[in-house]
Parts: sequence; C-alpha cells; structure tokens
Amino acid sequence: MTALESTTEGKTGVSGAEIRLDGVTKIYRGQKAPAVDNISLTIPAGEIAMFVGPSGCGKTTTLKMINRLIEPSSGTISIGGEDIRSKKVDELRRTIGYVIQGGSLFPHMSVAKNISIVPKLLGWDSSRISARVDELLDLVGLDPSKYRSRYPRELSGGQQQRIGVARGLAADPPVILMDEPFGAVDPITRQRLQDEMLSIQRELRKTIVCVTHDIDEAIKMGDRVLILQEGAHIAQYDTPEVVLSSPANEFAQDFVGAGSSLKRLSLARVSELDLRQPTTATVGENAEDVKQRAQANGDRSVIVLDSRNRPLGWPWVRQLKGSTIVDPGQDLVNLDSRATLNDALDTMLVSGHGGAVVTGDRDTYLGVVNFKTVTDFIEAMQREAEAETGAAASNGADEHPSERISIAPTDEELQSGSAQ
Ligand SMILES: Nc1ncnc2c1ncn2[C@@H]1O[C@H](COP(=O)(O)OP(=O)(O)OP(=O)(O)O)[C@@H](O)[C@H]1O
Repeated sequence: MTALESTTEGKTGVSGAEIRLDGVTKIYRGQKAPAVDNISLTIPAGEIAMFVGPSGCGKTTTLKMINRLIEPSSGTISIGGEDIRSKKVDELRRTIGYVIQGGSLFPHMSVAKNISIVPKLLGWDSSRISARVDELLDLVGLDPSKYRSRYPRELSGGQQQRIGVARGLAADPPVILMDEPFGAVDPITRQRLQDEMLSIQRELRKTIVCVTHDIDEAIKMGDRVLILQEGAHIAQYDTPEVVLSSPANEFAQDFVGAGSSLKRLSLARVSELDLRQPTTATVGENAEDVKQRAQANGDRSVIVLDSRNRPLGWPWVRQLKGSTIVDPGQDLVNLDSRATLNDALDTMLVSGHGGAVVTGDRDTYLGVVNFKTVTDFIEAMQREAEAETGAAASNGADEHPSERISIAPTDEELQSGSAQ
C-alpha cells in the first residue's frame, strides 16, 4: 500500500492525505504570462480548501495540476508526502476523486454503472461493487432501490450532481478535487448539496480541494479559503473567520466584498441554535394517540418520522385522517444542522410552517428551527458585530443587517402560520 492509498496516521478519523504545492508554475504553450506563477501551498490532511478568485486567475489550472490533467511547467506537487510524478497518471487518478459541475455522468450508463467506474478499473469483484454503490447512494441521500438502475436523463440536476459526488467517492480516495461542483443547480438544491457534502465530510474527513466563484460558498464550506489573484498569486490563505475579520490586503477585502460583518452569518450554523422539539409521530402509530399528544403539547402540527427516525412530513393535526399515521407523502424541505443561518432563512421561506425541520447525519431528525430563534440569534450577532466595528457598521456602502432580516414574518404571522 502506498502513501496515497493509506489512511493518514495521527489524526483520528482522518482518511485524507496532505497536499503540498512547491513553487508550481504553469505557462500554457504560446502564452508569455504564466497562468499559475510559482504557487506554494499546503492543504492539511482531512481539510476542505476552497479556491476563490476572479475569472481567469488560475483556479482550475491549479486544481487540475493536482491530478495531472494539466502538467506543471515547473515545481513539485506531493500528496501524502509522495511526488505525484512517481506514479503513472492512470494510477494517480484512481486515488483522486474528481467531481465537476453537473456531475458529468455518462448518459448511456445506469447510475450504478456510473458510480462503479473506478472500482471496476481497480478490479473489485461485483458483489463488493454492488454493496459500495448502495452504500454511496445512501450516503448522498438517494434510495438505492429506486435510483440504482436509473439513467442520468431520469434524474434532476441535483440528483445528477449527487451521483457525481458518489462517483468521486467510489473508490474511497484520500483526495477529492471539485470544480464548481454545485454551480449548475438552483439555490435551494445547491444549499442542500453543500450541506450533504459537509455531512459526508464529517464522516469521511477527506482532503478536499474545491474551486468556486462564490465567496459565500467558500466561507461556508472551507476549513481554509484561498483567495487568488491573477497568475494564481495568493492574496490570502486563511480560515473563513480570519478572511472575514482581517482581510490581508485590499484585493482580499474587495473580493470578500461589502458587508463582511454580515457575511459572518454564513459562519453561524443551525447546530448553534436551540431547536424546538414539537410533537413527533412515527409511521404506523395510532393517529388518535398522536392527536391527543399534540393537543396536550399545544401543537397544531406534528413531524412524522419513518422507522429510522428520518422526517417524512409535517402535517397539520387536522390533516391526520384514519386510524394510523401514514407516510404523508409531501416533499419536506429539510435543513441540515450544518446549514448556515442564511440558508435557514431561505429554507424557512419556502416552508408553510414558518420554520424548518432540522436533520443531522444521514437525515436523522433533530428538531425544528423557527424565525424567532434565528432572528434572536442574528440580532445578538448584529449587536456584537456593531460593537466590534463601531462606526464602520454605519458605512452607507455596506449592506445593513436589518435589510437581510426584514424577511422575517411578524409575530402575528408566526402565530397564525404554525404552532410555534
Ligand atoms: N488550455 C489553455 N491554453 C492557453 N491558456 C489557457 C488554457 N487554459 C486556461 N488558460 C488561461 O490561463 C488562465 C487561467 O485559467 P483558469 O481556467 O485556470 O482560470 P480560472 O481561475 O479557473 O477561471 P474561471 O473562474 O473563469 O474558470 C486564463 O488566463 C486562461 O485564459
């Protein structure tokens, strides 16, 4: 077993490997100026590094040099301490997951075939591959029995992207490269995919390098954010907190943009809030018992869970008909506990309940978040940020926090909208 395939020792649960770039330069043929000019960078094992910067600054070129889709003109790249040139290109790529926008699935192959490309190349036997396909579908939130045999054209954009992620993870590589992975989907699906990726990463602790145009995505997803200028010159490489609170220079400041104190909302997670615990019911339970329980709790709606404690629906008590609780069959927009407060507000807006059902790893039910909890939290953050930045908070060029929270419903709307 080589360093690339082995689990990194020393950090509990980390299966990723450190990536190092030393003086790496890429000059494309026929070009005078380097696309990437002498970049040196270390991405610690088990972390997510988000690459951001203006179009053409060299993000994708830098990323693609890590799996040798592009060969550097000079400099050295190592993974897990091993120079990537010490392996054959094909072998190297089998140890690096690669996920790109839209999933880029093969249209003539079923979902299972798409996911199993690399395990097949690695010579895994068919029962191991089939078990792995099911495990990965479960991990990315798709029911294996339903999706295994489908073709890409039978999937939504978000589902295709999930399969793309499953394919990138298939052979359990220590390193995953992602190029604008969530660029082609609508904002709510994008948020869910980001949350799922964070949830998966919490279990797997790979080393992930991800290119994005979106500074908010970088701040949300990254353990570290790399802000690049033209020629892949590093403007700043720091944790999201430091990038937001202390931009290293004018370029980083401009890139992070106005209202950076507000962007800190993207750092606050739903898991930091006190979740409400309204009445829950399990499919198959006696409906009358559930109604009585809800009434005793003063709740006008209940969260219906499946036998594995995953939320299925959020019906009003008056909608509970028949003698047993059945799968309400509505599409429930869940909020992952790793979602940011900005995401929480967006999700709650599309819910008819003035709140959102929060889930943890593998979609397990955790509780409910409502507007009041979030706005209280935001107001406390706002006061803190204003105290920190003093007069700067009143700068007219900045987006004012109150603009962002004005979407919260009134108390009256809250009372009439749900039992919260
Ligand atoms: N195959 C190529 N041949 C010549 N020049 C190239 C090639 N690929 C990229 N470039 C140039 O190299 C520079 C960096 O490109 P790169 O795609 O790495 O940037 P990027 O930051 O990923 O951009 P974007 O955000 O627009 O995708 C750009 O000036 C681009 O025009």
